Amino acid sequence: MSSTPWFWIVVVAVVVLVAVLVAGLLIARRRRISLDESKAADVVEKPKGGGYTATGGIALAPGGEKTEEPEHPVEDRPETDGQPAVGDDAAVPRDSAQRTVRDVELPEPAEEAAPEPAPVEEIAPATGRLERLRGRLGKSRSVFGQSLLGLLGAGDLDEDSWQDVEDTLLMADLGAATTTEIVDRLREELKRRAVRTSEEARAVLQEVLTAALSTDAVRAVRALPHTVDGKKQPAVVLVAGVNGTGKTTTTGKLARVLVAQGSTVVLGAADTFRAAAADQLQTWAERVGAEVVRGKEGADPAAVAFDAVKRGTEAGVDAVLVDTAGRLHTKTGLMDELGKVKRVVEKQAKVDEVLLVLDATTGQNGLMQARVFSEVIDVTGIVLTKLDGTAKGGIVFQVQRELGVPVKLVGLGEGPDDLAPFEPGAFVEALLSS
Ligand SMILES: Nc1nc2c(ncn2[C@@H]2O[C@H](COP(=O)(O)OP(=O)(O)OP(=O)(O)O)[C@@H](O)[C@H]2O)c(=O)[nH]1
Repeated sequence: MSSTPWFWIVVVAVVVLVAVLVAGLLIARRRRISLDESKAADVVEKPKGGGYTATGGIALAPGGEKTEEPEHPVEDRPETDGQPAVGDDAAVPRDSAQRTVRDVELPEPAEEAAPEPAPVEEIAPATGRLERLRGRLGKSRSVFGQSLLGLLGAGDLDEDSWQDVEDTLLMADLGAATTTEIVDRLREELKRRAVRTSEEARAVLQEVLTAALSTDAVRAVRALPHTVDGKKQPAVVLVAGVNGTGKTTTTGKLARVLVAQGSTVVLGAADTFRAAAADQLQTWAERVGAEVVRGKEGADPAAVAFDAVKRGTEAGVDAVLVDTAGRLHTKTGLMDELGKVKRVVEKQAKVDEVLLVLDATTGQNGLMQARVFSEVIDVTGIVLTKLDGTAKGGIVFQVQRELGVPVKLVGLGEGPDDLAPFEPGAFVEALLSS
């Protein structure tokens, strides 16, 4: 029986050994990493929130401080070709520090080269211009030349025919008073001379119309210098009129005429109401080599006019032409402004000529404007523009008669030399030419 205890000791030892082996196997099995993803996915519960698991808190940085440039930016490493390299972020994280704006010195713009002075143009001679431009009166010519001559050349006229003559003259804008006067004279002369042929009728018509345009007033534009107290004083010419009638154009054209005749000219851009008017005048001046005095946009026109006359006097030029602002005559204040321009200019020099520019195409309206202008300022001469674009050339007769002021110049086109001196005989001749 002495072997029995050893038997039990061996049995217990075997049992303990087996138990330890089994326990070790179980623990080892639990710790093994599964490489089977599908099985693992089955086991891991899907996180809430679309699968995003935050790994840390929000990165914060102190505000208001300049962020330092990265020490080794990508662009410094040619081998990366600007592509993200190992250790770089593929994209800049949204919450990374932003670059601040840096002031960068820009190169000074290259100094603009001064514009080349425009070459001075050749100017067509002023003499004989009306004859040369007679074709421009085409529209008015058909009224006088064809309609009137057609009626008068037909021999003895009955009352209906005389009524037609009257209507034709009225439609050409001669106005009631001038029309009546002309028809009466025509009747008288045709009867007295016992006119039978169309040639004779033409001669009478020419005579009567020319007489209606004649005046004792001087038609010459006072634009030549004179002497005051032994000193040369330039002629001062103010050019006035409603916007768009052709004031600036006329001032430029007149400057050309004067320069062509050997005069020196300063132009005053006193139309400060419309900025482009000063530029326009400057262009005209450059074309003839004249000087322009201009103010800032919205400057006092009287001050600009004053400066222009001052400059002209100092420079000893022959004429100063001042292009004034052409606001609507209905605006009393603006018309007062024109009166002021004249008064201010006259503090240093007499105004020799006030030319009122009227647009022939506006007919009766132009006449109304003329009346208001002549109340504000002493108009000494009329410039009738755009006679090339109207059949109402008869406005010349009416304007002169109504205002008692001679038409001195006529505009017959937009060209630089399309300004002609007004001569009644040549004008009527042009109207009646076929
Ligand atoms: N057909 C024709 N057009 C003319 C004549 N005179 C001027 N014009 C045109 O009329 C327009 C107005 O002329 P401007 O000289 O600018 O008129 P303005 O009176 O100075 O006008 P503001 O500067 O606005 O006061 C321009 O297009 C000129 O070319 C003319 O005799 N015949």
